[in-house]
Amino acid sequence: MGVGKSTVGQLLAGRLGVGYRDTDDDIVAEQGRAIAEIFVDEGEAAFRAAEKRAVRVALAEHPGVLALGGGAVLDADTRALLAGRRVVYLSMEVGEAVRRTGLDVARPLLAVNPRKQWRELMEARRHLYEEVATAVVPTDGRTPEEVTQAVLDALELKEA
Ligand SMILES: Nc1ncnc2c1ncn2[C@@H]1O[C@H](COP(=O)(O)OP(=O)(O)OP(=O)(O)O)[C@@H](O)[C@H]1O
Ligand SMILES: O=C(O)C1=C[C@@H](O)[C@@H](O)[C@H](O)C1
Ligand SMILES: [Mg+2]
Repeated sequence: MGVGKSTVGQLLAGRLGVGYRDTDDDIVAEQGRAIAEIFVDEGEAAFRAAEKRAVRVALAEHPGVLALGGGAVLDADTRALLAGRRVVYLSMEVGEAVRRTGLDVARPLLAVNPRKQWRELMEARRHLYEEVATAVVPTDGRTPEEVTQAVLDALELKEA
């Protein structure tokens, strides 16, 4: 959350001459509500079901750069769908995470005690991010442009 998927994803898509899409945005557009509202109104399980569908659809129809929500990898079927694709795990340390996300209420899972919540989420998820990733790119101390270049290098992709 807040690692720079949208920022770097759009820069990367620009460098590659392809489109950028984000499954969080797809869910918001489909439901006509903010993610935090979906969590409050229907609970996390309902959000995860919508997210699972959104990822499946986007992977099937979008050929460019796709950003997944931070918790999408919790679903085993979603992880299976990522197999054989180029998947980048953008990583960061907790201090950077708190700086980047601040007290942004748009991230319901970090709404209370963000530093502790972030550590706990990462302890539960880091192995899943590493499992699906074909490249791990640290983002601490790097500008979005530097991260984008590191992704291109890690994936050995040529610009358009
Ligand atoms: N490499 C970077 N260095 C410093 N700040 C960054 C970097 N990348 C992104 N940011 C900033 O961090 C914040 C979060 O970035 P962004 O929205 O791209 O992350 P995200 O992973 O898409 O977040 P979300 O999980 O909410 O979708 C923004 O304010 C952005 O400008
Ligand atoms: O890490 C998570 O569980 C989340 C990350 C965001 O991208 C959103 O999908 C939502 O806020 C949940
Ligand atoms: Mg984003």
